[in-house]
Amino acid sequence: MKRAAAQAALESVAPGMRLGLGTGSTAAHFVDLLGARVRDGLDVVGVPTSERTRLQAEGLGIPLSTLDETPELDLTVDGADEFDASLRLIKGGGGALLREKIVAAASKRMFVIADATKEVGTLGAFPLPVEVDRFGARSTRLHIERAARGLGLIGAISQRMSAPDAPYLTDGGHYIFDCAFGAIDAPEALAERLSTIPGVVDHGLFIGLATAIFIAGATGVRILGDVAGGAA
Ligand SMILES: O=C(CO)[C@H](O)[C@H](O)COP(=O)(O)O
Repeated sequence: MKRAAAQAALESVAPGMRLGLGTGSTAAHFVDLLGARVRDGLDVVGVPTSERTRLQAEGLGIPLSTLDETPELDLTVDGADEFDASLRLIKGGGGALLREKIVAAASKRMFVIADATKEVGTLGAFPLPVEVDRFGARSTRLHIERAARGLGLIGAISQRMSAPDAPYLTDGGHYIFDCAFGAIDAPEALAERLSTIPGVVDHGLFIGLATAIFIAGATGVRILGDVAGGAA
């Protein structure tokens, strides 16, 4: 199903496009399919959202760039951990949320590709990843707790680990706290509060970024949002 969603999104890719390349198992299908099109002569340039994706795309011979060289992109295609009917997302399960958000924000359009299990009525069943600077991380965590409590959100905040004694580090060298707040009734308010905390580098709430979501289910691929929206 992930591949079906990726295939459907690929149909909007045209020669000459500057593409943001997402991270995760669903995005990896898109990169893989794009690689095959590039092998057949499609001329595009990709900006990867993680070192993992960069290595994959490089291996497939997809021409790559950076946001410093190519600061404006036509389309980003990425996965998500959760999405709702308003095209709001939780991302960061794969640890790439900061670069994913920067790349999505640099793009005219953002397509999310997902299987139907990622669709929720209310965001928050998936613990919200929050990327924090290593300096003062315990203190930052207290601020996150307080900010969430102010919105009635109480839940376990756990530091993501790579191994029992090794904290997970993002490509940018930051920690991730996974915040199991449960249902987030006011994602905009939470996003705003988290963004004002010194030490929070970014959070996994993507609001107002996705323009279309390709949802693969047993009966085919359904599209939420507007595939052409923002293309001009
Ligand atoms: O946000 C992400 C990485 O930071 C991924 O897009 C998200 O975790 C979905 O991954 P998958 O397609 O493997 O389910």
